[in-house]
Amino acid sequence: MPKLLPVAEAQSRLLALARPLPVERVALAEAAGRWAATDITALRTQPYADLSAMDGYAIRFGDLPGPWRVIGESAAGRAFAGEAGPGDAVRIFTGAPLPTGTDTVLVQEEARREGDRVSLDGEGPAHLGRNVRRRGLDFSEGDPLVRAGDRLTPAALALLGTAGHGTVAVSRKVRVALAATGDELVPPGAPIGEAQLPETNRLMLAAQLAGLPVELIDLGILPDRQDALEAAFRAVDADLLVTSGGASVGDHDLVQPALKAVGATIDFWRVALRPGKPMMAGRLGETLVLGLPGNPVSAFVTTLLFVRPVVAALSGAGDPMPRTRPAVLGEPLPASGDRSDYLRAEQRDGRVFATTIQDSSMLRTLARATCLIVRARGAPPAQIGDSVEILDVA
Ligand SMILES: Nc1nc2c(c(=O)[nH]1)N[C@H]1C(S)=C(S)[C@@H](COP(=O)(O)OP(=O)(O)OC[C@H]3O[C@@H](n4cnc5c(N)ncnc54)[C@H](O)[C@@H]3O)O[C@H]1N2
Ligand code: MOO
Repeated sequence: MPKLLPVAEAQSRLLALARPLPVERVALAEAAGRWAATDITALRTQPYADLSAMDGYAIRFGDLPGPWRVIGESAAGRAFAGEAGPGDAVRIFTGAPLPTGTDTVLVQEEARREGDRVSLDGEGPAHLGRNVRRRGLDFSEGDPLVRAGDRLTPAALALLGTAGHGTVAVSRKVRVALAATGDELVPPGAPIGEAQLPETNRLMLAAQLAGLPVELIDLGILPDRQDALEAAFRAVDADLLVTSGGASVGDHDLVQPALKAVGATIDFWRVALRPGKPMMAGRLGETLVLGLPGNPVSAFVTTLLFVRPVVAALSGAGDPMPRTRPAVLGEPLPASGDRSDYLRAEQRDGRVFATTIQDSSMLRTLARATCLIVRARGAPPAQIGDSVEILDVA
């Protein structure tokens, strides 16, 4: 059997196949979870002027301890038009511009108002400029805010909107065709014979892709017949084709033969990974193809390690790979073998515990897992308290 490809090498070979898709301009509200296609700078300065951070009275710091004469009001969207002189105060609200001649805000909890007179009732502002947000505190026009390849998080979208943008350039959504293969499979909830199995990889994968910029194309459940697979593959119109099942070496594992028959090139097959070894990557014309193993846990893990990163790369992500983070082991682990292990695990009381049985068909333990413990090929046994790398499954 050919040597198994190390996971990191398989991932970088796959990402090398994935060029970002053409760019489109969309409204900010359509851009959540996508990646910026260009560097973006601020079109305006924020705040546009010195603004009050509190409700109270705009004063001159030098006039402390007061009292003051209230000469008007400044509210957000309705600035005070006049100018404040010595001894003058302007009633002011959060977000309102500081009137000319004032430099500090006395919060209303420390002020006593009687008619047009206001006096200090507390300690008062500790320094000049207290409770004032200076013009440009957040950013100034022309400041770089987002770089090409950055994720458009909820906060990044709010930042761009505040910076004067209504739209953003992003790669168009990735059209992902999903196919399950297997004569034994029936849709979940459908009447089922004893030798049949509910088909759940497509719905699990679709849920794992939620939050990514994808348009799913459902190719349904394909039978273990090469002619049927070929017909389905020939008709695919997608950026990415993801199949599950039929990836191994059995007589009914026909995905690769069918792909080859319709002209696909196979870039790699079989990765030093448990679960997920029979994972395959290739290209069918303009369509990237990922053949995932049918075992549900193998399909889940290869989706985390390959499908999601490739969707991110096609979407223009600067950093498409999932990040591991350290955790403290709550029980010993044996040495790992010739494949990297991705062990279903739970975090409890600040420690991480691997599930006892790691069979790649078992969904109950997968559903309980909060993370996967990543164990490199050939890793020595690990002890309680050792630091291990984990990958969040959500
Ligand atoms: N002689 C060998 N046999 C196997 C090897 C090997 O190297 N030599 N590798 C094993 C490994 S590792 C894996 S993983 C599996 C995966 O193989 P396939 O991709 O061909 O998977 P299938 O045989 O199609 O299915 C495996 C299992 O999963 C069930 N299944 C399939 N699709 C779905 C679905 N969409 N939803 C729910 N369940 C699904 C299927 O009924 C099987 O029980 O091969 C090993 N064998
Ligand atoms: O690699 Mo398979 O996915 O071990 O069961």
